[in-house]
Amino acid sequence: MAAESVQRVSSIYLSSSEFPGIASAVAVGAFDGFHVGHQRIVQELVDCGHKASLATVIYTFRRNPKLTTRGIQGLLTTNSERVELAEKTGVESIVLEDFSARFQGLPAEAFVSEILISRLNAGVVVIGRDFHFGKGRTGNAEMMSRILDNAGRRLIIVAPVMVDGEPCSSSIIRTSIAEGDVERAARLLGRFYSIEGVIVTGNQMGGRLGFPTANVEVPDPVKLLPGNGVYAVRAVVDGAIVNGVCNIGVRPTIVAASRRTVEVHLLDFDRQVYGHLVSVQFAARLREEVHFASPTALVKQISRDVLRARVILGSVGGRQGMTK
Ligand SMILES: Cc1cc2nc3c(=O)[nH]c(=O)nc-3n(C[C@H](O)[C@H](O)[C@H](O)COP(=O)(O)O)c2cc1C
Ligand SMILES: Nc1ncnc2c1ncn2[C@@H]1O[C@H](COP(=O)(O)OP(=O)(O)O)[C@@H](O)[C@H]1O
Repeated sequence: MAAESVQRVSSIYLSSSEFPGIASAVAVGAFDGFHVGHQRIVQELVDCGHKASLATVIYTFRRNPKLTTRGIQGLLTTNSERVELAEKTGVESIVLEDFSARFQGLPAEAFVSEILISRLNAGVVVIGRDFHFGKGRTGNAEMMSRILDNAGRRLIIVAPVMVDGEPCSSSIIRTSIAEGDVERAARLLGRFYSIEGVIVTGNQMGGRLGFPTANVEVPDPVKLLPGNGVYAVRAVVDGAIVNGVCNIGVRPTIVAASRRTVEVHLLDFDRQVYGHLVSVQFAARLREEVHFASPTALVKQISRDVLRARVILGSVGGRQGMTK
């Protein structure tokens, strides 16, 4: 998205009932990941909102519906990440509706007439072709189009964006992340997958091994972590962008524990950063986490990981949109 279109979301509404009822153009969806397909929908929203002088609104849920109804293991984006990504598109408002039991019982027709037409005063609605909504997910694009038409409103249906020969979808990205395929995830997201957390103390072994690691505690329990393994990463710490290598796993060589940790060794860096916020962007998977026969063997392998990461991160350095 062009830098000149960047502006702040002026309003965040925690319920559609808070929306002031001005004439609007609304994009509806769960938008987990804010992937290239979502970005196309929101681009369409911004374009038609501007042309028709309508307030542009992203309508989504505070908690991804699939988390409640379909037992998925985690989400690609937290609420604040989705707001931050929405901000970059030039959209004016975002509604983060509570996906409450009452809301889940709302029939599809009522969702269109009560929420989109009455509360949001939508003159135009934008959705992806496969969007389903309402109680039991019985509502589809055709039904929404009919109801909006009857009320003198318009529906724009955006065709799926194809990546690697298949329609981009949040569930494919969630599977890729869980399997550690961060390169595929990046192609579908249009940016590196990232996590954010606070740097906490570990068991003080890293420094002694010659590779101090910033142990990252991710506060949101629903945020998906890439599968166990070693990754080339780009970190943002104290406003600086630093290359690094990251291990996610249980560190079988060092500790007999099953708790997963995320730790990053930052390249060419030697500052104390306990308690600081760090964002970690996953550029490439280097290998699986392994149980080494000795700490010396582990250290040798980490040295090789660092060399590979330098090559990989050197070559992605100029790729716009991949650095934040
Ligand atoms: C790039 C990298 C790769 C790693 N790979 C492994 C691994 O394959 N197996 C393993 O047991 N630990 C691995 N570790 C974790 C180290 O065991 C860990 O950094 C060390 O125990 C220090 O932990 P501390 O920060 O809690 O002191 C890796 C760490 C890094 C930074
Ligand atoms: N290159 C570096 N990469 C990561 N952390 C570093 C680096 N240099 C210094 N540090 C600091 O050292 C700490 C990690 O040291 P380490 O011995 O691994 O202890 P811990 O077990 O507490 O993580 C980090 O949290 C950070 O504050």
